Amino acid sequence: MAKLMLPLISVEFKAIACGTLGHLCSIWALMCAAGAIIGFFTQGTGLTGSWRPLAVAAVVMALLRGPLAYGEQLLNHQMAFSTLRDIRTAVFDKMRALAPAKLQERGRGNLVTVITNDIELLEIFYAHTLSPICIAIVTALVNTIVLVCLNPQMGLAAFLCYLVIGLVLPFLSAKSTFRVALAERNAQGALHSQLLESLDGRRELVGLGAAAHTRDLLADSTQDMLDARSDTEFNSGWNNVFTQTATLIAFAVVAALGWFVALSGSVSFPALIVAFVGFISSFAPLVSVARLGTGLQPTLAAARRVFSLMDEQPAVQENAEGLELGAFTGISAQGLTFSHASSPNEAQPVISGISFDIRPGSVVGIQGENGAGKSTLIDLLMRFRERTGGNLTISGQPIEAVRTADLRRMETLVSQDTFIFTDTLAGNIAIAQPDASRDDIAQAAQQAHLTDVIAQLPGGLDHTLTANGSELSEGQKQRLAVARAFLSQAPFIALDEPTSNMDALLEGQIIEALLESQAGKTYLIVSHRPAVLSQVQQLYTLEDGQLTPAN
Ligand SMILES: Nc1ncnc2c1ncn2[C@@H]1O[C@H](COP(=O)(O)OP(=O)(O)OP(=O)(O)O)[C@@H](O)[C@H]1O
Repeated sequence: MAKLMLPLISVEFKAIACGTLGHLCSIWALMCAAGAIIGFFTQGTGLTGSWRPLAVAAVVMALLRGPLAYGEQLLNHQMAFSTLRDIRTAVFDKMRALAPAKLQERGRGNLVTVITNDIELLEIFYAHTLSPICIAIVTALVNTIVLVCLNPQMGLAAFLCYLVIGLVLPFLSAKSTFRVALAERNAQGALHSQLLESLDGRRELVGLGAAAHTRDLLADSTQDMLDARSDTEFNSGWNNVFTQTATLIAFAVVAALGWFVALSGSVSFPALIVAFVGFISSFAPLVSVARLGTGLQPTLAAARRVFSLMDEQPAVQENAEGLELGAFTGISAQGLTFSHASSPNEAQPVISGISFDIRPGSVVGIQGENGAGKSTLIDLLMRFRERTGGNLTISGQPIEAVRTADLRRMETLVSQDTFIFTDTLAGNIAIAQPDASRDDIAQAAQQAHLTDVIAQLPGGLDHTLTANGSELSEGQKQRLAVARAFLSQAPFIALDEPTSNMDALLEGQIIEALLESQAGKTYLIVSHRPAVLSQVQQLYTLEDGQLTPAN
């Protein structure tokens, strides 16, 4: 965490300087004021000959305290917000690299918690941790020196008080608070995941009569989260009690010691009062540090979750500097093997040493039972997953050696589940071709038989779709996905069950239109539907990890 502050270390130094001077000004202002009051009432018999210079110094330092505190806050927040901006960008980049394979494992609600609440909590570390600690150390040291000059025993006693309240207490409370804070962050992530899942699956839950049970489960998760939060608050409350009590005991010990020292005659009473005022007022920065013992723990727990996402290894390493791809000259696999690392049955790969060639301009079909590995094979060809064995080349180059951006330009996927973004119908079609002309978009929509959908939506192509296209039927969503494929300029298009939600007539028309507009493109179509598979030039069956020609 601290490493991320390095680029702004000069800003942090300025914040620490402002904060330290500000607190010293406030302590010294009070000491000068105490000296001035004593001087005024004793008329020169005491600490000082004249009270006026002390009063002036007290006013000047009190006035300086304001701008210095403002400067400290300004600089600390400048550093915190710049660092949080960089962390957010880094987290989004990481999520892009982890998508889609690794992100599925983490749960959407958990990720939402990481990129919203967890990152937000890091602000406490960057804005309210390092500088209060430095300020507390410097002010404590300066005060110790002042007290040692006055009387070594009092200086030593004050130093021990500073150590106990600023170091020992936060250290003792930190471990248990971190544990409960992490439990709270995890409970919150789990609750968000459950909430999003129950919203996404509301139709199934209501349809299956499981809504009441899900509500109970959500209530349990909410209770778990509230219990975890109350543990954190309980810890934080007790920490405050200990800190306040220890502070009062420290005041009493140093006051009693000072009294005995003054009685012994080695220190005058006015000097003792001024020193004691300085000692009491020096506790403000120290108490902030003592509170960090509990206050910082939720931040550290959030940081653990943010950085565990940052440390996650993507299923595939993006290749930014790899080989450039020229024309598409086909895809070739020899002994291609894949097994899921998380699968209990690693010895039985999903794809087991298969070999095939996809020639440019061909239409290849793959059939196979549920769970045979068809979508997994497409993931390997798209490089969403890394194969565990064999060779896979695109245009004669090993797929992992190719620049990822080039690969994405060359390959388009129409996946089994169509995601509809909050955008117009036209914008949703043009997702893979943002600079497509209006005519091209309208033509792609017509080829995908979306004419009736355009007529039905109030704004036609300009109608804004929301909530993952909730106003479209599953078949209409699939037609939109096929329109994206029509518009795509990529020479290789993989279609994973593109017509599974369409009626037979529409399915036939769409496959016909796809093949008619092929124009040299290469199609890999995964399907269970005989009407679709009868149209392909080369048909393979995927079974028990093996790919065999079926025609
Ligand atoms: N993340 C994962 N971890 C472990 N196993 C997985 C994972 N994802 C998929 N599998 C397993 O891999 C196998 C192949 O899944 P895949 O989705 O490729 O099948 P499919 O042929 O496309 O099925 P369908 O026709 O139902 O779409 C299945 O047995 C599935 O349970």
